[in-house]
Amino acid sequence: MDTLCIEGLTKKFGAHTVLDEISFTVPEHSVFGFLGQNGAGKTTTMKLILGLLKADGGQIRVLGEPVTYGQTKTNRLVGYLPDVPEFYGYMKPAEYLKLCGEIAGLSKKEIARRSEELLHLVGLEEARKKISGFSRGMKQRLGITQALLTRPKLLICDEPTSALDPVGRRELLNILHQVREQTTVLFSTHILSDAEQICDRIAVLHQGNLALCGELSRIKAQKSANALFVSFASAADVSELTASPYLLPYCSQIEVQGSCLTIRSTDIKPVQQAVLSALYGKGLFPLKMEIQEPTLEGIFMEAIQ
Ligand SMILES: Nc1ncnc2c1ncn2[C@@H]1O[C@H](COP(=O)(O)OP(=O)(O)OP(=O)(O)O)[C@@H](O)[C@H]1O
Repeated sequence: MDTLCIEGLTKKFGAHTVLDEISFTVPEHSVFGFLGQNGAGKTTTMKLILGLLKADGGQIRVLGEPVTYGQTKTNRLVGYLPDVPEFYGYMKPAEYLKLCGEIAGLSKKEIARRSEELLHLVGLEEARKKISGFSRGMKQRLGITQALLTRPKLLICDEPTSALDPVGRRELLNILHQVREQTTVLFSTHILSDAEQICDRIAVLHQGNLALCGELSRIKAQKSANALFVSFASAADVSELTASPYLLPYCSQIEVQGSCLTIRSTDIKPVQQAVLSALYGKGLFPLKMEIQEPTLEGIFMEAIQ
C-alpha cells in the first residue's frame, strides 16, 4: 500500500491558486523529494497533509485513512520536522524527548528505549549540554528524533538541510537515508543535489502543478538528451572546430563558452563521431572530452521553463 496518496488536491489563498488539482503517491519505505522554487507550495502541501490547512478540493490519504482538516487522527501515523524546529532551550535532549514521549502517551520504558535508539541514530547520544547551546545541525538532528519518537509511518521534513553547512547537510541526508528502513520519508528542498543523493522518487511543483513526478532513475533515463562537452587550451581551437563541415548539422545545438563547447542532442553517438572526424580533420587535440549525463538540476530547469 502507498503510505501517502494525494488526489486532485487544490488549495487557494484568495485568488491565488497555490495547488491546482495535484495528484501523487508516495510508496512505503521510499524517500520522496518534494521540489520547487520558493513559494511553489511545498509547505502548504505539507500543512494540508497534517490537517493544519483546509483544502479547496481533492483528497489526501495516509495509509488509506483520509486526512480531515482540524482533526489530528491521521497525525498519529505522521512525524513532522518543520523547517525551523522550536525547542525548550533549557532542557537537555533526553529531557526534551521524555516530555514529548509523555505528551504522546508512551510508557516510561518505551520513552527510555526510543530515546536511546534515536539519539544514537542521529549521533547525539553524547550530547549532555542544554539545547540552547546546540548548533543548527544538532537542532535539526534532535528534531528528527522527536518526529520519529512515536514510530510514525510517514516522516515529513520541511527543507531539513537548507540552513546547514555541507557537513551538517551530509549528516542529515545520511540520517534520512537510514530512517527509510523504519518509515517513509517525504522531504522538501530546493537543494537539488541533496534530492539527487537520497531520493528514489521526486515531484517538482511549479505554478500550482506537478511539472515532473516519478522515479528519479526513470526520469533520468527518459531525459536521455545527453551532451558532449569538449574543452581546448584556447578559444581559437573552438572556433576552428565549430567551422568544420562535420559539425555543420549540429550548429543549432552547440553552446560555446570561451575555450569549451557543449553539443546537446537526443542521439549523442553521431555527434561523437562528427566531433572525432572534425578533430582529426583539423589536427586539433582537446584537453577534455566527455559525455555529460542529465543531472537533476538540468531536468528541474527544463521542467520549470
Ligand atoms: N496563510 C497564507 N495566506 C496567504 N498566502 C499564503 C499563505 N501561506 C502561503 N501563502 C502563499 O502560498 C504560496 C506557497 O507558499 P509555501 O510556503 O507553501 O511555498 P514553499 O514552496 O514552501 O516556499 P519556500 O521554499 O519559500 O518555503 C506563496 O505564494 C505564499 O505566499
